[in-house]
Amino acid sequence: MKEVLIATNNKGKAKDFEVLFRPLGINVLTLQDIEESIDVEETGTTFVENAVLKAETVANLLGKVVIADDSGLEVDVLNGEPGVYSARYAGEPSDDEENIDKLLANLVEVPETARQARFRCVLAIAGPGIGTTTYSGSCEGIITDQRQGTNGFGYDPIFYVPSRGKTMAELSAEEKNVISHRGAALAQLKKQLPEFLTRIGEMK
Ligand SMILES: O=P(O)(O)OP(=O)(O)OP(=O)(O)OC[C@H]1O[C@@H](n2cnc3c(O)ncnc32)[C@H](O)[C@@H]1O
Ligand SMILES: [Mg+2]
Repeated sequence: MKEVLIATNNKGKAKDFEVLFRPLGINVLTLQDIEESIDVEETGTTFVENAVLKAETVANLLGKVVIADDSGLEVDVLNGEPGVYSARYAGEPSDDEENIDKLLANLVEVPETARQARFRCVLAIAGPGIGTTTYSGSCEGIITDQRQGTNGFGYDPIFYVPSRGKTMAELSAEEKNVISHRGAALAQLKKQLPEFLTRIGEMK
């Protein structure tokens, strides 16, 4: 079976990728599955910069093709915050529950009509002989005033998707991937996948 290494330490993302790659017959590994302990410092100020940084650092360290994901939530009334700082919004180490509490507190006076937001995802694929390419996707939604649902990760319980009448955390992993920022970015990457698959196949 083919395998692809996703340069992430986030288990929630890993699950999204497993569901996305399963139909292609590709097994997903993450940084948690390898012997080396790798944690790339995210010094970029954009999703593209951080995705490229993570992909190229890990590809260079391991000498193989990897895919990295940098993603986050932009809330319009907060001028796009937390954005690239979504994972560490309430400080480090990252804590999903504290991040949600901080966001809800910052939006406490904001009416439903002004709570528009979007998830963004940039995927970077990098490795020997293929250079680096990025793909992006987004997903529009509204920030709720309380948690609903237990699926997914991160801000999913407070991200309401109008077209589904549910929060991301009330959707199954399969349903989420059809509409998500990550699914949209991966759909772009998949168009070039035949080219990469030969390389990914060499990873075993
Ligand atoms: O850098 P890696 O190791 O991949 O893991 P991370 O969690 O630090 O990932 P990012 O730096 O890309 O930060 C993204 C944060 O944005 C949020 N996020 C991204 N995608 C999400 C999704 O599909 N659902 C909910 N929250 C999401 C979540 O809080 C993530 O921690
Ligand atoms: Mg990170």
